[in-house]
Amino acid sequence: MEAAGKDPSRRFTIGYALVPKKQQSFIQPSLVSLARSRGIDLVPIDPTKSLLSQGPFDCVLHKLSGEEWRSNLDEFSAVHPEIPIIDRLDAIERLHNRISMLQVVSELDTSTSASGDTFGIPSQVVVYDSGALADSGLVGALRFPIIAKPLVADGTARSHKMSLVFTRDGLLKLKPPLVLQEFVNHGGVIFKVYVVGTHVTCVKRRSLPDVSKETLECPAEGSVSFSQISNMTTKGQLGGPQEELTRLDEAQMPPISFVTEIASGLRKALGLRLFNFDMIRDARVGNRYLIIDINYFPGYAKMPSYESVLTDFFSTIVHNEDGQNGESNHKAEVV
Ligand SMILES: O=P(O)(O)O[C@@H]1[C@@H](OP(=O)(O)O)[C@H](OP(=O)(O)O)[C@H](O)[C@H](OP(=O)(O)O)[C@H]1OP(=O)(O)O
Ligand SMILES: Nc1ncnc2c1ncn2[C@@H]1O[C@H](COP(=O)(O)OP(=O)(O)O)[C@@H](O)[C@H]1O
Ligand SMILES: [Mg+2]
Ligand SMILES: [Mg+2]
Repeated sequence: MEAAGKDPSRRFTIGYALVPKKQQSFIQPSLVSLARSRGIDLVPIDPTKSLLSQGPFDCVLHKLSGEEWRSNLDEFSAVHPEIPIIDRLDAIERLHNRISMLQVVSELDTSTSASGDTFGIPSQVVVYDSGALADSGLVGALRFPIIAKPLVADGTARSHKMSLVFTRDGLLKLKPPLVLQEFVNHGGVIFKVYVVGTHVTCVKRRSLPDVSKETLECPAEGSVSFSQISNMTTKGQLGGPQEELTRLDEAQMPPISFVTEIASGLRKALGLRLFNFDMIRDARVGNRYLIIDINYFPGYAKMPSYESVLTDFFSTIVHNEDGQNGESNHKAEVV
């Protein structure tokens, strides 16, 4: 890249490599035109062709994986080490496994925050084969209800298919490899924290309703399956009296300083600039929060003011202003 931001007439090109569905949801005309008005052109990359034969780019933005794509990125970086790639494939791939994804939380300073809030992850075990599901030693360390998640989180529909399990028998029909995680009652509200470089936005979304003592003692079924609950607008089979009681607008947000501290710690520990994480508040311990999911390059178009947040971020990148000590540029918002 050239000398940072000295020539106001200088235009920049950001190439994006996204699957068609993601391209459609993220590359909205409103984003393209705002970026363009700030001197940044967003142009599609053909991932099947060499990056070196396309461009020139001032930055490469992507949400793709696989060995061919890795070689393409490596070849490009070898020739153009000065061009930022958002983000490093190795760092992204850490989020494709639900164990390594949450291991990063233990690398953070989890001491109590100034607000008195604490955070961590739910108790969990990884299961690689069906035999282990009947092993009371392994599973016995967890309390029911249990949420079973595919170990792989690669963005496929299958990787979002979860089961809420109430009984030991309910475990037996599950298909490993998976992560068994304690389901923690949290009042049916999840906090989604979107990170874009140093920008942090926290929003509330509907989540699974709490499981009552009565349901747990006498469940209608050993387990129930669901998928992408926070994107559901209508009630599914998991909706019950508890869900009726969940008033999203009344749910109290976590303190923004607390959320920002976690976001900043995760950004540095993961080496990622575009991600979100899902956080719940433990209904038993009011100021205890649990991180349950981290997603690379999530659905930013659903984030308030996504066009300006992303354009500001692109601008800092192409003007080389996102230095590792970019904390001075820190912005946060709770909506
Ligand atoms: O499609 P959207 O807008 O619902 O975004 C999905 C995210 O929803 P969110 O922004 O957290 O509400 C979604 O987040 P969740 O896993 O649902 O928490 C994922 O990030 C998903 O990507 P992938 O399927 O895991 O690769 C995201 O899907 P892609 O947009 O990457 O296909
Ligand atoms: N340990 C848990 N306790 C309570 N609810 C959970 C837990 N883990 C996940 N959930 C609920 O299940 C949903 C899906 O789980 P998540 O790990 O976020 O998977 P996905 O990657 O498909 O979004 C969450 O948004 C939340 O509503
Ligand atoms: Mg999630
Ligand atoms: Mg996820």
